[in-house]
Amino acid sequence: MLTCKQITKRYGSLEVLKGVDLQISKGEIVSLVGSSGAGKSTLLHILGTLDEADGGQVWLNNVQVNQLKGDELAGFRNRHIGFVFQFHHLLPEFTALENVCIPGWLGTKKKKEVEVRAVELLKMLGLSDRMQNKPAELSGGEQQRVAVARALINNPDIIMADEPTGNLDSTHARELHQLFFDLRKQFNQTFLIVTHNEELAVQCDRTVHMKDGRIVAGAN
Ligand SMILES: Nc1ncnc2c1ncn2[C@@H]1O[C@H](COP(=O)(O)OP(=O)(O)OP(=O)(O)O)[C@@H](O)[C@H]1O
Repeated sequence: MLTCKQITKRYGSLEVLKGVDLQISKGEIVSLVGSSGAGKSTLLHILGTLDEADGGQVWLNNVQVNQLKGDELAGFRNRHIGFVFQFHHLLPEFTALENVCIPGWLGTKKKKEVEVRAVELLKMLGLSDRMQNKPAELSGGEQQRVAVARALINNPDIIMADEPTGNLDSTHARELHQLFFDLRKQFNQTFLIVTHNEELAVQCDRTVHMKDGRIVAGAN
């Protein structure tokens, strides 16, 4: 479903990715691990089309995403890829419900249709009572669940998460991990998760290990 071939990336004289090949199948939950500076976030950003590689190819289903540009790329990303970051990046002036709706409103779907799905998702994630609250009024775990609902609003092919539980205590981290597995069970949702959390990494279907800009285990 997601395939990348020979991805390279450098920052000045620093070669951050040295020819990365990776394949992920529909419904898989894959963790990406490795020491600090190994290139995990850089790879995730390139696979998520948030950053451009210097060389190589990224395919999502049958689309070569590294060839898309401008509005076409932004639209593709919004429809097909969901993101969850360590610091959720929710918009502080909007309610939880509005934050979840925004990526849906940017697409072509009707406003009401997006709201109905957002309410459904927030209910499913146990946030029925928190929909009208703004992010600052929510706990860290609740904020992260809103970010997951937002990532799901357009029914993406894959959710890419960068240290999603890095800012949570162990109880909330476990809850969020469980949520990922529940979403896979219910929707066959695919995940690629950069994490330093070993407990999460071992629960995943596969762990991809990076070292010095290369994948050293678990590429397919
Ligand atoms: N925009 C940038 N400009 C220059 N160097 C960068 C940039 N982004 C990342 N790097 C460097 O590239 C290397 C890989 O960074 P990356 O964030 O991908 O590592 P990581 O494996 O995700 O590490 P961590 O676990 O600490 O988040 C690091 O040495 C980092 O300093």
